[in-house]
Amino acid sequence: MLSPSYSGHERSPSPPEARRIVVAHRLPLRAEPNPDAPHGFDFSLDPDALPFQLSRGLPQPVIFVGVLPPAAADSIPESDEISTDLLTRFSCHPVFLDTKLHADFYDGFCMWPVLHYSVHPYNKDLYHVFLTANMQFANHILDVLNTDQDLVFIHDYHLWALPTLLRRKSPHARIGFLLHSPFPTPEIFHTMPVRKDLLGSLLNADIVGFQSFDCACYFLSCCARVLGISYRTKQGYIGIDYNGRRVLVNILSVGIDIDQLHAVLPCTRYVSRQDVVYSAWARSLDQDLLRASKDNSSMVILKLGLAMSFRVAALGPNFQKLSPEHINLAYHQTGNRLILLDYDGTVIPQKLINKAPSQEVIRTLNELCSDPKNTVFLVSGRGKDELAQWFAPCKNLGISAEHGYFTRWSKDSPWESCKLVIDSNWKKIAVPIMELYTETTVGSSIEGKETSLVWHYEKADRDLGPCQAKELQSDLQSLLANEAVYVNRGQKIVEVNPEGLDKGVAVEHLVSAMGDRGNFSDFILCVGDDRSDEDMFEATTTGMKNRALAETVAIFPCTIGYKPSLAKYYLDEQADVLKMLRGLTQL
Ligand SMILES: O=P(O)(O)OC[C@H]1O[C@H](O[C@H]2O[C@H](CO)[C@@H](O)[C@H](O)[C@H]2O)[C@H](O)[C@@H](O)[C@@H]1O
Repeated sequence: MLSPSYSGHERSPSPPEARRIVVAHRLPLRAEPNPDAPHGFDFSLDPDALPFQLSRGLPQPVIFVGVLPPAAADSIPESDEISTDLLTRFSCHPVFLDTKLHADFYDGFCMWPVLHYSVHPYNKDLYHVFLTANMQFANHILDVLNTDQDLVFIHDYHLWALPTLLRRKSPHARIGFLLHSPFPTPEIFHTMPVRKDLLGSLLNADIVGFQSFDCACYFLSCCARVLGISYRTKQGYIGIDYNGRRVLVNILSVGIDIDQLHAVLPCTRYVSRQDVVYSAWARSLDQDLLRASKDNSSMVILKLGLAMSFRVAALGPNFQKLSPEHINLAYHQTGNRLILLDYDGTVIPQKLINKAPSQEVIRTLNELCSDPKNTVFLVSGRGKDELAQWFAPCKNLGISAEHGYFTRWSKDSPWESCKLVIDSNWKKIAVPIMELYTETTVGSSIEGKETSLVWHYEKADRDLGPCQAKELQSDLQSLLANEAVYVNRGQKIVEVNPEGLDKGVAVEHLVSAMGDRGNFSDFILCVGDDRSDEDMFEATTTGMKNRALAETVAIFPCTIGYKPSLAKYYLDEQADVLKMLRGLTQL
């Protein structure tokens, strides 16, 4: 059970102007020795420095954080005077590192080799030096970080640990991390003993940018293999749902500054124009970070883990236990109700050996369906035939099977299939790899549904099953990267589903079909327990494109357990679901 330790409501009434804080190893400054100058150097802005170039499209004010140019860094001691001077004149906030610490940090625990496929033995002491230096950067950023409104852009692998170190102190900070080096294959990344902490740090950012699609894919594979987390693509964005926060993964190739190239080359006839220039790059990154951090920063934050394993879980600001009084009142005040129920883990316990519904479940659902004011649907990932057989005694129950691909409004109505054109060619890639894992994992099996493929490991060895599942998930994600499918981890399953088919789309379809019949719901209860149900919660709260609902509608998206979720409500355990449903039908 998680316990809240930070509230997301503590916001100033009129937030000050958001600033952009650009953090890189070195400040974009030039330093010319001059014994007569106040600190022994004449400083000027270095327009060629990458952090400066990459901030050119950002809205002002921009503040740079980093160490001084080499000669100045070695001879100017830390003082308020120099910090204030550089901040005032150049918007640069210097980080002062002890010379030895600086050298050990920069050349010691250097991620450059591993990022370029050269594996070096891990040195624990140098890792601590790396963390100490990153911590000093974090402290300097916190000196200038005004509010949760400020956007922090962290450049490159020297500062890899910064997202975790910053988030520990400032849980709502808006953080973008940009890797300008390649990200290696999972096999190479796996050689780093601190791989979990390093991945976790990137996931503590709101947006992680890579130079190429390949690098992003390797990162996503590592997330699956090391942490067991999947990604989804939606509206052109790749998102990872991590402990209730959404982390965007971007491909942000830095282009060539064509104007600068024209200026230095006599003839640029043969140079084709790169896709992005720096200013456009920065503008697009800024927009993406604003978008990515918008939802995350309004969440109630729960702090989890210590030191570099620190991470935050996020709960919606209004996440609350669903009280019987609250839902009963809304239920009895409304006359056109839509009740959407997931099956496994919601209507029946996850751990049952026999997954068929009990008599009590059938009775409760029949009781709900007997009220003409109710439209009751099971929304499940299971196949239609199994559900139809189990729920044969429920004449008026609607069933949405295979994540909404098949819909049946009652026992006597025909199955309708959704209009999505499904290309199943990806199965030719996915089946052999699933078969390989089935051969090497005793007790595992493959389930082929009309639209999707599922690898089950419920009956496999308790420890081996989850490890194999992570590996399989990662392999499937890599191999199917160019197919219109997504890979999900569910309860003891790894499932591949076609893009555009999820329980959120299923719910939208039901609501709009009811609207077409002039049936506008004024009450929606939607209960589920796992990842696939989050799409339903999202659709009922924010995502409904076709809001064919009554003008005033009481919406109750409800998950099971106190955990990060897009649902607004939770019930403590599965057994509470039937109790709550029975309570609704009792006057
Ligand atoms: O959407 P749901 O109603 O939660 O259904 C999700 C999956 O249910 C089934 O898998 C579950 O039951 C299996 C035994 O029947 C068990 O081995 C597995 O661990 C459970 O997750 C179904 O087989 C899947 O296709 C559904 O996606």
